[in-house]
Parts: sequence; C-alpha cells; structure tokens
Amino acid sequence: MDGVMMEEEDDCPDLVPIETQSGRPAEQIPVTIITGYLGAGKTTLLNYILTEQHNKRIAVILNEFGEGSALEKSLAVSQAGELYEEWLELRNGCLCCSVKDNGLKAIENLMEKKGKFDYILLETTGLADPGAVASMFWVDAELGSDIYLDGKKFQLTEEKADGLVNEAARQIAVADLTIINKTDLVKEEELNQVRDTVRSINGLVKILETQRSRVDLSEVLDLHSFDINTHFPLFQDLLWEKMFCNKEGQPMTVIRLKGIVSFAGKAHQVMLQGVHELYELNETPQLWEENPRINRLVFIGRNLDKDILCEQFTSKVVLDTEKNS
Ligand SMILES: Nc1nc2c(ncn2[C@@H]2O[C@H](COP(=O)(O)OP(=O)(O)OP(=O)(O)O)[C@@H](O)[C@H]2O)c(=O)[nH]1
Ligand SMILES: [Zn+2]
Repeated sequence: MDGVMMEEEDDCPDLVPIETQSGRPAEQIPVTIITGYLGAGKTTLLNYILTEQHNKRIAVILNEFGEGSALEKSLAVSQAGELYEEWLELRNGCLCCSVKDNGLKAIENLMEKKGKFDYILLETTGLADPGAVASMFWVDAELGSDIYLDGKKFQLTEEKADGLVNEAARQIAVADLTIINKTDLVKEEELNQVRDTVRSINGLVKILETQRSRVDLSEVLDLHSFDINTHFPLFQDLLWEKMFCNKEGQPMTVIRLKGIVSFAGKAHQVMLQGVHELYELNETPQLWEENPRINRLVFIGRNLDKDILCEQFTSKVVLDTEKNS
C-alpha cells in the first residue's frame, strides 16, 4: 500500500495521497449511517446504490470488523455509476474507536482531495453502538441521517440471550429509516411480526421492505428530507436562526415549546417538545380515531406573536391538502 500513512493511535485516518485541489473549503454534506446486524445486507445495499444511476457523487466508507488486522478499508467513490477504488486507512476497523473523534476530519480531508460529494454513506458493523457513531455527526448540524438495515426476524427476537437485541433496538431507536431486508426468506406472518417489533421500538421510523436491498433510491438518498427540520422548518428558523420578529420588529425568543401535532397517515398523535433551541417529536400511544385532527402548539417566550406564528406554521408545515379542510 504505497503512500498510506500509519499515524499515532488517535490520529485521523488518512487517505492515500492523490492529486489535491488545495484550498478548497470543506462544505457540509449529508451523511447517512447504515447499521445492521452481521450479514443483514448492508454491503449489498451500498453496492446497489453505487451502481444504480442517480447522478449523485457518493462517497462510501466501509467500516466493518475485518478478520485479523484488516486495517485498510476500501473506499469507493462513485460517479455516474463508475466505481473508483481508493484506500482509506482506519485505525483498527472498529468504527466507534477509529472514526469517532476524527471521522469528520477524515471526511473533510477526503473532500479536500476529491472535491465535494453529494452524499457520504457510512457502513458500520452490526455491533457498533449507533449512538456513538451518530453523535460524531450530530455535532455538525446538517449531517446525520440513519438507516437501520434489518436482516431477518431472528435477528431481533432470537438473539436476546447475548444482548445483541439491545444493539438492534438501539439502532432502530435512532434510525430515520429501517430497511427490513431478505423478505424472500420469511413468511408473511413473520414479516408482520418484524414490522410490529420495529414499530414498537420506534413509532416514527419509516420502514421499507426489500429483497437484495433493492430500494427506491429516492427514499434512501433523500432521507434527510424526513428529519424534523424538514417537517418543521418553522422551528429551525424560529429557534435557531431567530428569524421571526413580532409586529414591533423585535425578535421572538422561545424558552419552552409543547404541542400535539397530526401527521398525515399516522394514526397516533405526535407530541412536540422544545426546550430553548432543542426540540423533538415523539409518537404518543393516543390514537386520533374519530377525534378531529388538529395541531395545537403552546409557546412560552419573549416577543411572541400568535398571528405570525400561526401564519408561519400554516404556510410552512401544514400540508396543502389539510389547509383546505
Ligand atoms: N436471500 C437473500 N439474501 C440476501 C439478500 N440481501 C443480501 N443477501 C445476501 O446476504 C449475504 C450478506 O450480505 P451483505 O450485503 O454482505 O451483508 P452485510 O450486512 O454487509 O454483512 P456484514 O458487513 O458482514 O455485516 C450475501 O450473501 C448477500 O448476497 C436478500 O434480500 N435475500
Ligand atoms: Zn458488509
């Protein structure tokens, strides 16, 4: 491996030197973390994404537990379906340890050398703690979508004894999208059970079912579009950017935010909680049933103007179809 640099224990994974375009600032790009049990079909998914036509420039970082001392991990860069292979040197093959603190730097280096990517897909081992992996991206506001790729039913239900179920549950809990793969190997009722289990762990996660990880790419690559900021651009602008002013021109400040919101196609009521700049959505056990679907939000803060907030919420968050009804 000519040119690969082995650095000290905690140094950033470094790439084989190639022609650099120095001075190019690293721009933010979405990172999708793909976790899943051993053999669930993560690499199959990556290969599928890389070879499909999508007109996106995608960097893939494979970070599997290799046999022996497999420190060199393959890095494939796809452009228009063509694969280019380079080598990314990771410390020890374990994502939590090797990439955790330096992952962003490694990606910045990569972009400095190869130009901007549209996407980074990061495959982690099924044993990785998704929280640790994801937290390195969450530092960076724009980054961080998760896919959790499931294998078969037994991975969730029959592995309880050795605790792996906890990893699976945690992966699902933080996922934006769960792919239940290998549906060709299970019966309909088993598939239903897996779906129910996933749903019980994460009421909001989007679930796709696949064979050979063949997904509709728009559902995977545009995953960031499901995140809370896209559901509620109002809150990003209001809480983070402090973009809204009251009628006197004073900027609104929110200290506390609570609400019940209705998602199209969701049977359960969803609770919105915000404290200062942080906010989250959680599905509640409460069904809408025959109750009229409403969105009710309570804001506590300074310089708040109900009319302006209402208008913003309606124009930016509420679906067109619902506005009229
Ligand atoms: N029957 C069946 N086999 C599949 C399917 N998807 C993937 N496989 C096979 O499952 C095996 C493992 O797939 P990989 O994509 O390597 O799984 P992985 O999650 O990357 O595996 P690790 O990185 O080792 O954890 C391969 O032999 C795939 O061909 C599927 O939908 N059905
Ligand atoms: Zn793999």
